[in-house]
Amino acid sequence: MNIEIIKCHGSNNDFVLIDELFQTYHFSESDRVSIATTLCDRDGLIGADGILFTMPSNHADARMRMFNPDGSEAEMCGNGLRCVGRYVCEKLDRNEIMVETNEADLSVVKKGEIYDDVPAYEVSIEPVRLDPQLFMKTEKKLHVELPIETLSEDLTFTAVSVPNPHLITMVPEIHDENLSSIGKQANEDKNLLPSGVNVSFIQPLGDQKIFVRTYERGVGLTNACGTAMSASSLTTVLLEINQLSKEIYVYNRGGYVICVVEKQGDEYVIKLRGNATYEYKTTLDIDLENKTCKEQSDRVWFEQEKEAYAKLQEHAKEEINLAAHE
Ligand SMILES: N[C@@H](CCC[C@H](N)C(=O)O)C(=O)O
Repeated sequence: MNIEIIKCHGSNNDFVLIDELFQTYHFSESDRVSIATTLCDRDGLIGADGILFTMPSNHADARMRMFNPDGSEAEMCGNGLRCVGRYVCEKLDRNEIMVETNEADLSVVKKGEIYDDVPAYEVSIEPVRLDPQLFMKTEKKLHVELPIETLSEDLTFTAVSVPNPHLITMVPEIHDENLSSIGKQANEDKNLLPSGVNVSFIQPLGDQKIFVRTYERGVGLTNACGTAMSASSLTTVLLEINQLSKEIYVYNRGGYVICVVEKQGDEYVIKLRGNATYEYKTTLDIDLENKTCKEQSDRVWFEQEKEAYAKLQEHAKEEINLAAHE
């Protein structure tokens, strides 16, 4: 089966975008799972944190389905939605579209640049829910900065659904081994978290600035996770570390994004703004039965985008260092 792909990223959370909207592929559900496990494999030809299937919708401009490297499907993907949003905006020659996701139709708006020559896309993160029972076995109606003894003796966690499940923890300093071990344990404990969970550590960096590192369900440690950075921003607002309706700069291993947490009546809505950068495009011949693939054409690289993004990353590193020494 020959498939055209675009390798893209949001904050270096990298994806394979496959167009089922303007192309005529006929994938079965098991094909999508095999495509995800084959193409995301870091020891294989491509390697990625997930697959973005860009599909037709019967009421929105497009539909996004996101599959993790282990073949599981996520309810949402914030960094991925910016990439799908960019792709569809460019195809339709529009600056604003609606994308159907598994639980909501979400807006994507092209909004200036997040850094020199790096166009920004802003996506809505909804529905936002603070009911921990949506994904955790608990009697509690709210789980904000409370312990989960089976995961850690000393840390406290906040449970947020956006609408994929997140556990968020504030720490003075991030240690990957600790995050990884809690992330693994949380995803193995099906009695507590039947559908798994994304686990994030937040390190505060000062006024309206945080650093977030995430152990993603179905992946492991990634450079960044858009829904996790949105849930983390909300957590800092709930804990009165950052302010509502004001930009929060969220730094990560792959760059940074800007989040704004708004309250509309009793509901929270989060806006997530960041890059949607293309790395290259190519055509693959995929053998789904044997889970192998071959490249059918030369890669077409988006060199200028790569160079502009490298400068954003340098800038992010300087900002993190500055904040650490303030
Ligand atoms: N990296 C994504 C989230 C991808 C899904 C996640 N691993 C899950 O299973 O919930 C993002 O940018 O939000």
